[in-house]
Amino acid sequence: MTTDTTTTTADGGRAGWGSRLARVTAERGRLCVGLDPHPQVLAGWGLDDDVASVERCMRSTVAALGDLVAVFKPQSALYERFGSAGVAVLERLLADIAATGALALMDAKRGDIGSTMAGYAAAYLTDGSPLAADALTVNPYLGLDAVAPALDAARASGRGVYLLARTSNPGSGWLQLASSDGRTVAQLVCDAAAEQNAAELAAGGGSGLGSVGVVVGGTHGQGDLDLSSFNGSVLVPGVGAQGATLADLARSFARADLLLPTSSRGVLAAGPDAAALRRAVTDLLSEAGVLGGGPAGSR
Ligand SMILES: O=C(O)c1cc(=O)[nH]c(=O)n1[C@@H]1O[C@H](COP(=O)(O)O)[C@@H](O)[C@H]1O
Repeated sequence: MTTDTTTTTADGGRAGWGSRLARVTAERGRLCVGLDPHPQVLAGWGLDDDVASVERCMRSTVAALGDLVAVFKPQSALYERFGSAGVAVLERLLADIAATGALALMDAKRGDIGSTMAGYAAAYLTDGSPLAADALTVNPYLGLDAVAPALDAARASGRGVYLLARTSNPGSGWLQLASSDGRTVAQLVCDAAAEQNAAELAAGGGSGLGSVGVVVGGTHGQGDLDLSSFNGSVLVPGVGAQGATLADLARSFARADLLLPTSSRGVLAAGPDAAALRRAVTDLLSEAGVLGGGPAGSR
């Protein structure tokens, strides 16, 4: 029997995030669906803004889409607003996602000094934690020493981290396009992620993508970012409700093969009808054919 190196390592451990992501996106297409239970989303489903409705809306979305979607991205804040009851929903949702074979990218945008970051890594990137996901969004603006515990925990357990580089909000350039040494802050983040990935891939003798991704908003596109030698996944929010289209991304990014586009409200607005949710996703997956890779074009 051969070992499937895309999901497990030779010693039976979990393969790295890059391999795991490559496998599921090759099977299902390169799309992430955000699980953001905003009050407006719940209202559109005819639901009240309470924790029982959050559970119903989000778990039925995963039930409807679990065999189609490569990655689900729950947005933590929208569960945390209901306190421990909301966090309990998030825990059950993570279990649902795992059961579908999709990957869970927790969008919590954590960032703190290293000793505290170790706590976040224990919460989100460690086997056995009730909130463990397959990857986590991380704010790198406290410095690389602060991010290190998350990177170490991710690499040790076949998980990923996504560093915020160029966020999709209109004002992100204030900090992220500031220059240092002739490179923008966003570029520094991408270059630091690339260095981490190069070291990881060299140590593992592997090719493909490393465990450290970056976030680049589709509302801005690639702009002046140089991703020509980037070796990680690029999460691209902003598709749908914030106005970006997959065709925009294909035009704007030279390395469309790295992109993991994500849409939350744009997909959820199709609910609660399961068939309509599936149509919204299959439409996006067909559009994702312009990015290449995966079975997207054939859907
Ligand atoms: O890290 C993210 O996911 C993220 C980064 C960013 O730059 N912009 C951004 O919109 N996001 C998240 O992506 C999701 C976008 O939601 P929609 O605009 O409804 O598709 C939200 O959960 C945001 O928090």
